[in-house]
This record gives sequence, structure tokens and C-alpha cells, in this order.
Amino acid sequence: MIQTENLCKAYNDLMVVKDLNLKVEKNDIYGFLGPNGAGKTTTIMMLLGLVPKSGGKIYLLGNEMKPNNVELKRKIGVVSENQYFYRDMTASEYLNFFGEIYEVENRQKRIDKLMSAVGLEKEKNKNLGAYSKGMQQKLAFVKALLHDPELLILDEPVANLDPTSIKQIRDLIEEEHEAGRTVFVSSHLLSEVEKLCKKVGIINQGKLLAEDNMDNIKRKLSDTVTIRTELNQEAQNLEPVLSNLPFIKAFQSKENKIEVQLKTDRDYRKDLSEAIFNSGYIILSMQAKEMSLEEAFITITQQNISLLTDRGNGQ
Ligand SMILES: Nc1ncnc2c1ncn2[C@@H]1O[C@H](COP(=O)(O)OP(=O)(O)OP(=O)(O)O)[C@@H](O)[C@H]1O
Repeated sequence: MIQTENLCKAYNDLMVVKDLNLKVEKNDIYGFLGPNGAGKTTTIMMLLGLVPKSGGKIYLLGNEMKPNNVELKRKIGVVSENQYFYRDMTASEYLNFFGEIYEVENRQKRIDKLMSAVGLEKEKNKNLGAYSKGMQQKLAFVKALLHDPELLILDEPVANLDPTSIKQIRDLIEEEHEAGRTVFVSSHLLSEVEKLCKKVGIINQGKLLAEDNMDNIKRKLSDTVTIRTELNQEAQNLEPVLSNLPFIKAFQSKENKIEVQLKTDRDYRKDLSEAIFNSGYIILSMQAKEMSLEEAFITITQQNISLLTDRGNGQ
């Protein structure tokens, strides 16, 4: 759906995107992440043909992207940080204007459905000049989806939104994804990305450092997983038993709760349960404390760790 090969961008002598090899598959919801100034917006602008690239290739929907490829652009829906609106038009006039240009079938029905999905059904006759930032952003979503694009490219799509609106947009993205759309989304709101995206790409200083599904990224970053277990009685005799097991790297207990660090070369939870049970304890609950996307993001970007060495792309 989106593939870049050694994509580069230089402003004067400064390389801000360096040999970027992205791969977004059909029907992915792909989170494109990176610290401020990492090169996300520049990359998105190049994908859309709005900023010329300095080198490399871009393929969208299987075709090489050329800035004047109008047919290809029609298959893409875009929400960017700064949208331009005609302030004197009502939302309804604005959407009908674009609906006509895109030749959207059942236009009014589609507009009504999308406006109601983002909670703007009662605001459709209001002038856009009177729309708040959040309302403008939701309207940008409606416009992006109006023509049934195959690919959605979203740059900070929920930046101005309140929690209820964020959920409306998340639900809408999930619904559109289930209808077969591929979604490429850049956002600093990592809790949202974590809820929405299966796969993420992380860039830092213009270079791709990681591109994988979230679980693989977390696993690659950590050689242990923390398991918290609650037992039916105080864990006083367990330490000598568990500390001797080769798959346990650390152990601590307090009253009837224990916390162990398990190796991650395979899933050792069954082995742990058996060892605890054979020592005469009953497990009341067991939880894995997962690394959050935020922890993974900070580790990768602050230490500039590349998880891509196995892809042989030299990054
Ligand atoms: N028109 C421009 N001229 C010169 N340098 C630019 C221009 N646009 C962006 N840059 C530089 O390119 C780098 C990447 O910027 P970009 O906006 O792509 O980052 P970003 O990852 O989207 O950041 P943020 O999360 O802060 O929006 C930054 O160092 C920025 O200063």
C-alpha cells in the first residue's frame, strides 16, 4: 500500500529524511512515530507529492507516486495538521462541493452518515468560520473519508480533540479499517496509537529505527517479562525453589504476592505455575506487566537503538 525505497529529503545541506524504507501492507493500521523534528511530516508531505523528495522512490497502492498523478491521489484520504477551510461556506456546502468534485455516489447519505459518526450532524448548516478547531478537525475527517479512499493518511488527526471526540474518531477509523481501508497515522498520542495500531514505524533524526508489530518491538527491547502473581498464602518458602529455576532471572515477594522476571525466549508462565503449585501454593491471579509503547518509544529514540539490523537495509 505504501512502500518507500531509500527515500531522502534534504533542506539545503541538512538531510532530514535519510534512506527511509517504509512498508505499509494492505489493511494495516500503521502508526508512524517519532520525536519532534524527526521527519514525520516531511515524509508524509513527500508521500502526498506536496514536497519534492531529494532521492529514493515512493510506491502508493502499487504505483510509483508522481506529484501529478491525480488518479492515484483520488484513492487517498488525507487529514493533516493544518487544513484549509472556506470560512464563508457551511459544512454542508463544503462537503457537497468536494462530493461533487469526487463524484461521490449517494453523496447526501454518505455525508449524513459521516457527520453523525463524528457528532457534527447538528452543525452542518453552520459557517466554517464559526467552527472550533476540534470541529474543523472532525470535519477534515469527514472530507477525507467522503470519496471512499483505499488509503487514509493521517497526520496528528486527534491533536485538538477532547476525549469523547477522540473516541468517536477512533471508532470511525476502526469501522473504516474493517471496511477494508488501510490507515497510516502519525501521532504523539501514544496511548491512542497503542489502542489503534498493530504495527508501528519509529523514526528518529530522519532514520527508521523500528518497523514491526507492537509485541515484537517490545519483545526485542526486553529480555525479561515481569509476572505478578497473587497466592492463597504468604510466599515464605517459595524463594529457594523459584530462584533455582533457569528461566527465572529475579524474584521478590511481599506477603502473598510475588513478582518474578521471566526470560522471554519462550512463554514460561506454565512452568512457573507448575513450580508454584508443586510447592503447595494455589495461584489466585497472574498478570504480565507489559512494557508500554511509551516506554518502548523512549528507549528506542533516546538511545537511538535500531531494531532493523535483521532486515539488512544498513540502517
Ligand atoms: N521547509 C523547511 N525548511 C527547512 N527545514 C525544514 C523545513 N520543514 C521541516 N524542516 C526541518 O526538517 C526536520 C523534520 O521536520 P518535520 O516537520 O518533518 O518533523 P516532525 O517529525 O513532523 O516533527 P513534529 O513532531 O514536531 O511535528 C526538522 O529539523 C525541521 O526543522
